Amino acid sequence: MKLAVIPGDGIGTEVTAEAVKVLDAVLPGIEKTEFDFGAERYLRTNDLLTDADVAALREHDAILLGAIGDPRKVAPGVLERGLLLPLRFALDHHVNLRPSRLYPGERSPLAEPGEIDFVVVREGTEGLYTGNGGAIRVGTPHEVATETSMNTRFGVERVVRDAFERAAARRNKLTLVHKTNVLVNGGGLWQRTVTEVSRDYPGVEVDYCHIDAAMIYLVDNPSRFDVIVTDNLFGDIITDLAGAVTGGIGTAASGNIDASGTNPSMFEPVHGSAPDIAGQQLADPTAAILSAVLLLRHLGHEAEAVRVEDAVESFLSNRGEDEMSTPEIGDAIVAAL
Ligand SMILES: NC(=O)C1=CN([C@@H]2O[C@H](COP(=O)(O)OP(=O)(O)OC[C@H]3O[C@@H](n4cnc5c(N)ncnc54)[C@H](O)[C@@H]3O)[C@@H](O)[C@H]2O)C=CC1
Ligand SMILES: CC(C)CC(=O)C(=O)O
Ligand SMILES: [Mg+2]
Repeated sequence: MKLAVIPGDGIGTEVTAEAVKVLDAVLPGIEKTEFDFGAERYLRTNDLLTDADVAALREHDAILLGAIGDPRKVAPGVLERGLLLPLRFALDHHVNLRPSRLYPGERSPLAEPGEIDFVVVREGTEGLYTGNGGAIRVGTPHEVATETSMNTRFGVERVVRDAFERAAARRNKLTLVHKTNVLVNGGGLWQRTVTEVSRDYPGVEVDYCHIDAAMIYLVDNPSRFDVIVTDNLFGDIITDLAGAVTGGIGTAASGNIDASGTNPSMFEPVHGSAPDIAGQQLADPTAAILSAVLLLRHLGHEAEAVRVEDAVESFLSNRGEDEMSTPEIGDAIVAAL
């Protein structure tokens, strides 16, 4: 396997080291190339994401990423809009896959969490994140700022089909989350697409929630969800809350997938670079390690994926109350393999 590794910024470097440690333990011989994308390189060279970077990444089977963005060093938005999102767009990562599961032994802040096991299929290349919009008269009392959500039939349909496939392979329930009562243009396209594609999946029950109500259900009754399909912004927000109710953001994994298989897919924790705890080895690397599980599974290494997932589960069930450092958690998971 040829693996591109982008540790990135803040705790991205700390948690990625642990995910690599686990990958090396379970699948010896992985050929790794490290890419130094992020704040430091940007400050040194002014490079965000170059054509040569994208070409080099395309030479790999998959990408493991930590986190991009560091507001302590670079203004908010520069690296996110100039590097992280262009990476996802250039490699056509249209399926942003974010599973949420409350593993046995994990602590949820919910009093009665019940069984939580759902997958968010977030559209990854469109919506409000494409950079459509602008600002005029900036800094004056007459400033006007716009961001426009871009939704194409092509983009919506391919991710909706992917979500139906996943629902058909799971518990046969798909929930569209949107805000069709207000966002009538994009929402209308999403709703019609789900209704039309559902005809090809008669065994899948289709549900709909407005985004605001979905936040209630995620806390009150998360078991109602199996597969959630939604746009780029809503999916971003839902999955931080989903992480928080399933043992913490430090355990939430994700995959940015080009389902056509043309480009390498990229696996990363749901969380960001956490500047508040960076540099102290306090971050939980479980999300990065579970992202490596998604990577292994995506590349067909199912046995290795199961081994790591079992090791994580065993670690979570047996961990005590003591605080553990980032490498201590990585080592404990390697030991549990
Ligand atoms: N995919 C990516 O590369 C992402 C990048 N970001 C960027 O990261 C930077 C920081 O963003 P924030 O809004 O602070 O979100 P964040 O996810 O980095 O942190 C939010 C909170 O969660 C905690 N946290 C995050 N990961 C943790 C872990 N593994 N273990 C324990 N605690 C953890 C942090 O300490 C913080 O209190 C920003 O520049 C943002 O744009 C944010 C989200 C995703
Ligand atoms: C910084 C954002 C563009 C990324 C993010 O928060 C996410 O993908 O979850
Ligand atoms: Mg996010």
